[in-house]
Amino acid sequence: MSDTAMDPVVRLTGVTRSFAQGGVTIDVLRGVNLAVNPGEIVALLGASGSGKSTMLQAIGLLEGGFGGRIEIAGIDASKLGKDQRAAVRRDHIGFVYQFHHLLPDFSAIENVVLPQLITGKPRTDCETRAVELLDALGLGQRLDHRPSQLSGGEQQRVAVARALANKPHLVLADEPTGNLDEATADIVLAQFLALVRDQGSAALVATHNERLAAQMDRVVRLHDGVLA
Ligand SMILES: Nc1ncnc2c1ncn2[C@@H]1O[C@H](COP(=O)(O)OP(=O)(O)OP(=O)(O)O)[C@@H](O)[C@H]1O
Repeated sequence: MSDTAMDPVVRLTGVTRSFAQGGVTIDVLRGVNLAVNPGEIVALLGASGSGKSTMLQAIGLLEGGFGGRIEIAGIDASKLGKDQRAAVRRDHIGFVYQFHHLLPDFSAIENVVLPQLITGKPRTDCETRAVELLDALGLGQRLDHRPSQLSGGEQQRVAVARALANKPHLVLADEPTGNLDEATADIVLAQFLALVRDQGSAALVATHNERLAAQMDRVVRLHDGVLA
């Protein structure tokens, strides 16, 4: 599967994506090249509509329709079927979105335990890991709260814990603090980056915010369908 232990976590080669809408075709990605190394945290900047979310969807193997080559941890995703793509996602990738997408009927701790259970880990280990993460994010007193009983910043912290729960090689974050006020966004981003660095994951973080981007290891910019 993987050639060497030092394969990039993500390698995109000439990735394209077009959308046909109302008789008009928009070429959103026109040949994107990118390599993200293990443990590297990369900010993805670009104007609204430039294709940042589309690029994260490509890397997250969530949808088809992409041209070019997408490799995750040395695995060529274009050769994989739906179930195998899901397995790569489960084994390698964690996601954080602008809106938390937590399961509303489950508590904070349950939301962080569930993605771990899917990997077959014993429940007590999953719970220990969830408590450790939620504690580190300052939510040790909120373990049994459901999302509706948490503030926006707290909900987003639970989403961060959920994304990191399985210690993924790669975290994909799409405007992870985009719906938070500036002060809360700064705190949540700092906690997110510290945890990602601590566990040695790589991350690709889409943002509009140059100031937040400057805190990451490298900045890439999406413009006219290619990265600069
Ligand atoms: N399913 C779709 N069908 C048609 N067009 C789409 C679809 N998804 C995205 N697009 C178009 O692709 C372009 C890029 O969208 P995308 O959401 O990737 O941009 P973005 O950089 O993430 O924007 P923002 O920063 O505003 O979230 C937009 O012009 C959008 O209208």
